[in-house]
Amino acid sequence: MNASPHPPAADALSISSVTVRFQGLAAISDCTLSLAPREIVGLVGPNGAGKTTLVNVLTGFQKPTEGSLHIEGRDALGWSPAKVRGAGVARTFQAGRLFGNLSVLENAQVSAIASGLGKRAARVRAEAILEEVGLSQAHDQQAASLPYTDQRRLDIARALCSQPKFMLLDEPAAGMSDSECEDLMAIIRSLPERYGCGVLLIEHNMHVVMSLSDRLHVLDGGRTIITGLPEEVSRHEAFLKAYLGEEIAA
Ligand SMILES: Nc1ncnc2c1ncn2[C@@H]1O[C@H](COP(=O)(O)OP(=O)(O)OP(=O)(O)O)[C@@H](O)[C@H]1O
Repeated sequence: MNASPHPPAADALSISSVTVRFQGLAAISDCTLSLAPREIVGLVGPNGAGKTTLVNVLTGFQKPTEGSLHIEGRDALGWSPAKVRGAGVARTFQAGRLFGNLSVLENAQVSAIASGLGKRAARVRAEAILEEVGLSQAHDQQAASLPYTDQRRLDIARALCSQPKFMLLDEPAAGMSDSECEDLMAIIRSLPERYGCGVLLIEHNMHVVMSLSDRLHVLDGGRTIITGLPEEVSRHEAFLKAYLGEEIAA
């Protein structure tokens, strides 16, 4: 196992020298990444680059073949997804995992209760967050009947209801129109200041990720090829090469 040259930051979510192999093939190779509170890090790369696998490692869904995972300085390698969630790491999913038969309010409330709030406090929190993401008019609507983009908002609201320290958003803008993207970007931009959490943003829409991210982490073929400020990374030859042939939203 590779040793980390630096001790893990006491306030960050971090992985160090992580490799994940599936049947001998490396989906992630020797990857090191850290997410501090109140920062937005964009995780980008072409299809199959290993972004979801990396998020699975950060959330306890995938145990790495090699490397380490730390949450606020605590060794979290081998923790269950539930334990990682309990430590303040929330995620949204590409496909969304709502309780389709429950109402919008119930979906948000369940998440707040699961994070340890009592029923009444959970309702107060759920109502406040639904208002902030623009879903207060839809409280009583069945989650499954919401338009797709509202389901994505509800997914974010649910993650927020668990009072996370770190939010991992998996392609939140997928399938959204330009104006829906702008609304979503305002929500994501507010997360560090409003909720004090760090955000890892996986996103194919380059306008969204370039506009929102403090830093970018670029993966290709499971390896980190560049990290840095968005304006630096976007000029980097390796970044342009990784995206050659990819559809990049202007
Ligand atoms: N459970 C698994 N078993 C075997 N191979 C897997 C598994 N999960 C992912 N892979 C492989 O690992 C590589 C990285 O996949 P991953 O889904 O992490 O990429 P990604 O960057 O999230 O892609 P996309 O942008 O298309 O979602 C791919 O080659 C994929 O086929």
